[in-house]
Amino acid sequence: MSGEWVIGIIGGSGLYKLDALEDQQWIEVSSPWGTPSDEILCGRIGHTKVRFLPRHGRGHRIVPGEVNARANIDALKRAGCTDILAVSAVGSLNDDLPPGRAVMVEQFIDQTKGRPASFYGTGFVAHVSMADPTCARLSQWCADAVEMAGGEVSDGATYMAIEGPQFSTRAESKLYRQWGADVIGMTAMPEARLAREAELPYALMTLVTDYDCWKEDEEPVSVDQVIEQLNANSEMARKTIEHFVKTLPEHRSPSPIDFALEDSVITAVEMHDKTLLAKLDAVAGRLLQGG
Ligand SMILES: CSC[C@H]1O[C@H](OP(=O)(O)O)[C@H](O)[C@@H]1O
Ligand SMILES: Nc1ncnc2[nH]cnc12
Repeated sequence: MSGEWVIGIIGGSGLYKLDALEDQQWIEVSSPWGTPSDEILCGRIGHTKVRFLPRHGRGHRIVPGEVNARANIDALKRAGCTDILAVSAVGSLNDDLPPGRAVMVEQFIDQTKGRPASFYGTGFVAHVSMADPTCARLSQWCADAVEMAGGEVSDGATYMAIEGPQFSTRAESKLYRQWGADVIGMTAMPEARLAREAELPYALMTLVTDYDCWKEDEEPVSVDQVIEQLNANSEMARKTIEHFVKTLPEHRSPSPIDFALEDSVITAVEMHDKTLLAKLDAVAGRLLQGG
């Protein structure tokens, strides 16, 4: 069984629109999980439908801890997305990952605090596997696209998610290196968890903008430094997205992540909470409609 791709792109710092989208239109998508970061820019690249959402909203209004990741993922699912490619600015915790490098994330360490991190709860308890939180095939195709765009790419990285909005202390930065993290940011969690709960394959392309503050011979990270590096990389990031979409296989073959909820729900059917079920109509739609 194969189908059509509908690619959701979540734009991070510095990526608030996507000029490459043809027939583009900002469309409001409402969600029972609250207000998404912005309207969704709907259009296509070649024959493929693309749905773009700026994570912090146009004009970068929203602080990392207040990004409504549940509403964002739910809205992208309602907009028909089959897969998500997220883009993020990150600090490097690894000498081998200099500013300017694109880094594909494979694993996460999550130190965010108090952000709603699940669609499920009392009355519909689900435990999805997060052992392999990113989609290997999307990550590989995106890495190939970075090279087509003339960029340098590394893969297999571990992303350290911090609460922010402050950058880390030097002691924290050094500790995260000892934990084996390669890059650091404030936004990809719980976004990646929620994408998995919504049965949406998720890949994360990060762009290194700084060395955080662990490196003795570098100035500690600042917003100016992040913006300057993002400006230097923005053309490569935009071209990467275009190549990524244009070089997807013509037909989408199913991914195991499309069925992430299978065998994950533990609540007895007669105990299901009707109010919660109504809010899950998009993210758990396949399961609830017996698909
Ligand atoms: C502007 S520096 C800190 C800011 O940049 C990253 O955002 P995103 O992941 O959306 O590109 C980082 O996580 C912080 O939110
Ligand atoms: N050093 C850093 N820490 C957290 N988020 C970031 N985004 C870009 N650089 C960062």
